[in-house]
Amino acid sequence: MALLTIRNLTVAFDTASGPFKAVDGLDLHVDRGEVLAIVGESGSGKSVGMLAVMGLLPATATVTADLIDFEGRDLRAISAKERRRIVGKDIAMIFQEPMASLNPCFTVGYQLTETLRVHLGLGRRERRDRAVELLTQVGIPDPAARLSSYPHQMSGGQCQRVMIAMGIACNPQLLIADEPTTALDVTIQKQILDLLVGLQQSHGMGLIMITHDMGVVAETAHRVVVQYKGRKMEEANVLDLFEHPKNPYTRALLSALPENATGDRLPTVGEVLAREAASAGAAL
Ligand SMILES: Nc1ncnc2c1ncn2[C@@H]1O[C@H](COP(=O)(O)OP(=O)(O)OP(=O)(O)O)[C@@H](O)[C@H]1O
Repeated sequence: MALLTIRNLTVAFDTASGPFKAVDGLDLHVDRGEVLAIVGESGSGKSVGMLAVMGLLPATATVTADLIDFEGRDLRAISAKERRRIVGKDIAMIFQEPMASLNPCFTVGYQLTETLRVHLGLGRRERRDRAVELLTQVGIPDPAARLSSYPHQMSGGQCQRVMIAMGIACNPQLLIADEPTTALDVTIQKQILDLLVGLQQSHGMGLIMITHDMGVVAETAHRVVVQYKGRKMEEANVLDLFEHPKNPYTRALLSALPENATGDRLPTVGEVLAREAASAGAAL
């Protein structure tokens, strides 16, 4: 059985100009030990879909679904209190901007040990030991000393490592990483991706990697869902997707990769889609 199964998920926001559907009838599943990439350009509803699963959307969002099943429990049917027990513990999420996701007013150690206190009820000594162990696992040098650092005293890459440590603190079954490397320097991006995939393998977690970057998909994913304007355009294992993309939008995303550039400028996804539509029209 899949770890997470979503059927017909729709998220609509109340806006001044009327309801806006950010996610429209999304189906997906992820298994234990699997890396699923959700790829699509900015605004395609990747984050909103996963925030709906986590129950973290504002009150202006209306979420409907036929099923949101996590390990045999339908998240739609459980109380807010039960959901809070699952979210942050069994399902954890890490975000794009580590500096903005960490609280600047508290030390790294406090933020890590709070997660352990709230979700696992560990005592003071155990929390500290576990926090040092977690910082070691994510490759922070001198972890015991780092517990008393504030986020602004660390680099962006180190803050993202701390966020990852917080994400895996309670040994989640499923980790959702929302553009985890977008805000980082290119040289650090690869290290963070390797760290995430290494932890996913050693913990046997399911990992959902949200990204707009086909390079990240190629580096990390087993299976891929391509999303556009809130809808799933295509779903395939990663090799099939790169070798035989079926949907024009997927082909457009792949054409925008640097290695597929034909001129001195990369085509935009919109330009590739327009070219495809024109040549389809010419063939009729
Ligand atoms: N609270 C909100 N109220 C109204 N619209 C929202 C809200 N949150 C997100 N949206 C809209 O929903 C759409 C999907 O946003 P989402 O953040 O899921 O996109 P995304 O594919 O993850 O892209 P990005 O990587 O840029 O975040 C966007 O058009 C966004 O403006």
